[in-house]
Amino acid sequence: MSTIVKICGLNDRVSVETAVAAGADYLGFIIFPRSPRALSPTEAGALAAHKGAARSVAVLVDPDDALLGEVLARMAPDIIQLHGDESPARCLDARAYAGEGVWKALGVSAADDLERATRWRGCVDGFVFDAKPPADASRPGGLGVGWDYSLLSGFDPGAPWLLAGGLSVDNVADAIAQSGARGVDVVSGVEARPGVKDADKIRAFIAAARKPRPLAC
Ligand SMILES: O=C(O)c1ccccc1NCC(=O)[C@H](O)[C@H](O)COP(=O)(O)O
Repeated sequence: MSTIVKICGLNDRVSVETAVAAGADYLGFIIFPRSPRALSPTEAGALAAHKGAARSVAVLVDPDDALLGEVLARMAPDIIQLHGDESPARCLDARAYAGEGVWKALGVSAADDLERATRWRGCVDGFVFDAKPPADASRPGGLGVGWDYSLLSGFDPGAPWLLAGGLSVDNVADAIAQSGARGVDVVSGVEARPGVKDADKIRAFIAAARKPRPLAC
């Protein structure tokens, strides 16, 4: 089965069209002012209109109801990805604002962090397991930091999940092999510099994530 790929932090039309043409399954749009890829709900909606067969993901950090309502009105995302400190109950609330569901992003640096994920079981439609950001980070994601992906091997959080954090064309195949991920999510690894996507890197990343791997004995 083909690896599911989310290209995230898209903020210009050429990059959206490149990701769609290369076969990305999900396109992520960051609606968080402190990100170098930040968009307004209106800007995200204008880009998401070019999603083709892909699905749009609004990435939000502890949004209030007013912002969720604005995102629904201006963008109508297929998926809402919550990347802050949202509780399971808050994730359930957010489902009313997404066409297909809500994903919870969780930072992982040790096995305990994965056990925490069971709190969200039944309240979300998917997970994004990402690097745990340092306490003084200006944003909770899109930092290009890798982690011990093998912590995920054999782990079942009770919903589909994506692997994220420090992925690039150079390590995505190994990261999939170590973690058993069926899907991957990338921001920094497909950029020329923070906030500027690189079309060649987008294409190469998707190809590398989907390159056939030999069967394990
Ligand atoms: O990318 C950002 O700037 C960002 C800001 C605030 C919340 C989330 C953000 N990114 C979300 C993602 O899903 C990224 O794909 C994930 O953190 C991995 O990023 P990277 O290590 O740079 O590939």
